[in-house]
Amino acid sequence: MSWFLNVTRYRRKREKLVERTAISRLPTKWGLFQAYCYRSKLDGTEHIAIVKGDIGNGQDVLVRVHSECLTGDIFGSARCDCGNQLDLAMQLIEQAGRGVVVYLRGHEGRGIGLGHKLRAYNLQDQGHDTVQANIELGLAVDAREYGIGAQILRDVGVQTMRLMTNNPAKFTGLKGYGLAVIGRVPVLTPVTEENKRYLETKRTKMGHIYGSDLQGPLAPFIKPSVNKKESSDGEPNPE
Ligand SMILES: Nc1nc2c(ncn2[C@@H]2O[C@H](COP(=O)(O)OP(=O)(O)OP(=O)(O)O)[C@@H](O)[C@H]2O)c(=O)[nH]1
Ligand SMILES: [Zn+2]
Repeated sequence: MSWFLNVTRYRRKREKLVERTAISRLPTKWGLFQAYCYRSKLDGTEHIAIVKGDIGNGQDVLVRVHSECLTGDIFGSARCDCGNQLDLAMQLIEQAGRGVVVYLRGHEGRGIGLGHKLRAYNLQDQGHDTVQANIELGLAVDAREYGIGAQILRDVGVQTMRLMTNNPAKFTGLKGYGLAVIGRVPVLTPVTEENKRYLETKRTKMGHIYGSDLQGPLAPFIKPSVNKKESSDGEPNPE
């Protein structure tokens, strides 16, 4: 790892690298939230935290740390599950009456950026999976880091959280910033012809968890009874 990356990692752990620049009321289609804007002192990127309710003592907060996916979150791309996951997170937090979504910009394409992600899509259309495509392009499979996200969570008052994710790497990424992950809430959204290979690759090659009772690839997903509404029902499912 280069000297620069080592120094950056050191600073992320020890210095406050985000500044809160604005807060506003944000009525949404799910309900009323507060929007907190943060600016990274490392590179000037603006991130947003969407906060529901009173975070209070910061214990046991429902949290989603969402990686930017312009194609999925904004344009409804069916190649991935990002847009549906963001919707589900907002819906679950609204139902809980308390929680935070941190939306990390600069995470586009798992950190490789939009142009590279679209190039990777072309390779996927030629038969590569999402991991092979990044490697073929000479890029990291996953270049994201979560220190900025962790600092934002601390700033809005979170101390312990139930993290909405299927990706265990996020647990590790958020450690060491005075935060504790005390449970995981799965974020399962519908499987379609367009996204099933992508989801399967995340499970088999990237260690993402899609339920504990897998009988075969994506088995819990393809049951007709599992849809976005049902997967959000009931109590969160900490592990
Ligand atoms: N390089 C690359 N990035 C992708 C692709 N599809 C989606 N992404 C990006 O992947 C990021 C989301 O990461 P995922 O691995 O899908 O999920 P995750 O955030 O790690 O895990 P969850 O918390 O369970 O959603 C977003 O930044 C997307 O832009 C792809 O085919 N190639
Ligand atoms: Zn996506």
